[in-house]
Amino acid sequence: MVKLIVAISGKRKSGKDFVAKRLAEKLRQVATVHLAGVSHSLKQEYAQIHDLNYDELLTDGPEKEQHRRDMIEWGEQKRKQDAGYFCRKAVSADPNCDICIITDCRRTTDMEFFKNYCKTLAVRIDADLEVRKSRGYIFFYGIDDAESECGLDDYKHDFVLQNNGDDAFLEKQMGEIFDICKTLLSN
Ligand SMILES: Nc1ncnc2c1ncn2[C@@H]1O[C@H](COP(=O)(O)OP(=O)(O)O)[C@@H](O)[C@H]1O
Ligand SMILES: C[C@@](O)(CCOP(=O)(O)OP(=O)(O)O)CC(=O)O
Repeated sequence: MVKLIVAISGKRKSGKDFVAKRLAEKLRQVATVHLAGVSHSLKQEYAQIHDLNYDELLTDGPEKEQHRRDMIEWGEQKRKQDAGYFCRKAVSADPNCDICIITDCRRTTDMEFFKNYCKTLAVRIDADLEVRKSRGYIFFYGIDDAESECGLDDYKHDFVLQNNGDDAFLEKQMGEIFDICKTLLSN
């Protein structure tokens, strides 16, 4: 049974995947860690239905952006029937790990699901607009002003991490999260 979930949210190109991978490496010193995404099973099912390459949808390549709008819409339909559908699949992928890091929470229902499932640390990744732009971010109407990107803007996360490219500061903040996780695991 998963003992702790680290539920990460953040805007496009804030560095959610980058931070999640680094955090996983760090936490693997003290626990078994599984990296999962709410969008993984969504992309998998969507790819199957539309005969697309799932691995390609997982990358930062053009295919994800070409299909984003439609994937969001398809996902919304699924969530209307069952708000926890994709979250459940994400935590079930490796049910025996100590820590499950979820790389892409977007909606309050995602956070509610994880907080109800087990001990959860909600982490927000923040990066300045200019920094996100330098990483390839471009604003799209209907995506960047919609729930998929804004649903957790006002959510009270347990930890807010600044990811503007200062590596020493990033490591310091990772160290703080690492300590919090260790404490949560031992309680
Ligand atoms: N602290 C950082 N230092 C260097 N590169 C970073 C950092 N954070 C993010 N990046 C890079 O920025 C890009 C977007 O990061 P990513 O984690 O994919 O963002 P998101 O998952 O939030 O859309 C990737 O190419 C990633 O390697
Ligand atoms: C349809 C999505 O699940 C696609 C998410 O894909 P990623 O999590 O890879 O996206 P970014 O990190 O923002 O680039 C969004 C949703 O609203 O469910």
